[in-house]
Amino acid sequence: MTEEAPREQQLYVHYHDGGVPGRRRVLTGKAAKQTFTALPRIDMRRLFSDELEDRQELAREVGAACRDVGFFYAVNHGVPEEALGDTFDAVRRFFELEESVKMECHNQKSQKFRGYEAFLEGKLDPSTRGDLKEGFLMGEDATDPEQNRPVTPLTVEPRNQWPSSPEASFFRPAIYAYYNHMLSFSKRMLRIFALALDKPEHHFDAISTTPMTNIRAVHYPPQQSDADIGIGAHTDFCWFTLVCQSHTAVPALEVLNHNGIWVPVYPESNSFVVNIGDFLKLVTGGTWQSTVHRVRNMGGEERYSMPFFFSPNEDGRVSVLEQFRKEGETYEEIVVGEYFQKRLDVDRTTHIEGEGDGQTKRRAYI
Ligand SMILES: O=C(O)CCC(=O)C(=O)O
Ligand SMILES: [Fe+2]
Repeated sequence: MTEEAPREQQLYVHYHDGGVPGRRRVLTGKAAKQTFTALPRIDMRRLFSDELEDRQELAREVGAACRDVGFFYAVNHGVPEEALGDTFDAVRRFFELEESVKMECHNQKSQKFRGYEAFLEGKLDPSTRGDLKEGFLMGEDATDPEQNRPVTPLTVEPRNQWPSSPEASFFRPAIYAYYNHMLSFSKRMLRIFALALDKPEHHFDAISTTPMTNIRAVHYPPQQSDADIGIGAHTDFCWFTLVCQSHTAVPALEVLNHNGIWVPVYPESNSFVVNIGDFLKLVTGGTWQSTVHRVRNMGGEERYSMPFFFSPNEDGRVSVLEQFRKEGETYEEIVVGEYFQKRLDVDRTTHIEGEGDGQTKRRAYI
């Protein structure tokens, strides 16, 4: 009996879900449930087919993956391999710039948390010294002419922060080239999700006309210690995320299955990792998984990734779809932008509100 407490603690995996701490019991032996031990791999060629039947067949595979895993590999996605390679090159070059150049656009100067995040500033897992990563976040911004978005009272203020040094001038066009590819892929993908939910293909289009979108370019240096974490365990707050990851021999991205076991996501060149975010979980009443994931970069190589987060319109309202409602229950509508800002605020406050001295952090992480 006296041993119970410490043992119990070891038997749970802790994470951030919907911005609040959660935990999952580790189940082994007879207690273990039937759950995934690898990610499904889905051929996306049918996304571009003119035949509805092909798209429906794809939707059935996608729907099963969303229900059982919440993650899958998308192969043959149609985005040219060189375009992805060029973006990785630009991202690598950006992170190699002097700290002072990157700090010009430090995210603590931004209401929407856009721009550069230095090493150890993120801290999703409070038991660590902070995320062993540096990142750059951009997103929807009607004042960036590249986006061609309508300026409304809600969107009149600039949101993105770009580095201003001439040495970094290659970065913005490279990120926008990638952004455009990912945005058009995502709009098609959303229709497949609608089909997978037995809705007409265009069901979600009306609340995704001016979607909230983010790219987070991330650099994870190799970890020296198992006590560190690249990004702490969390779920994503979006419709869905597309992750392009650089090739490392040892997988770094890990996905939590129902038994509380971390399943490695092996890098596969020219594929996206697709994962369900909170809004698709919400509209399906939790039938689809917004699966917990984290990054540990233990293989001794530098790692880069470029998640693209695709969300509904900021003023869109989402609620549980009719077919997932239970009789007698009441269901609220949530305003997408409000939920999003709440999650962002949690991220902001879990970031070390330091003096913004990236130099010290960089020295400190080694
Ligand atoms: O780097 C990755 O593979 C995933 C990053 C991630 O989970 C995130 O930025 O939300
Ligand atoms: Fe994530």
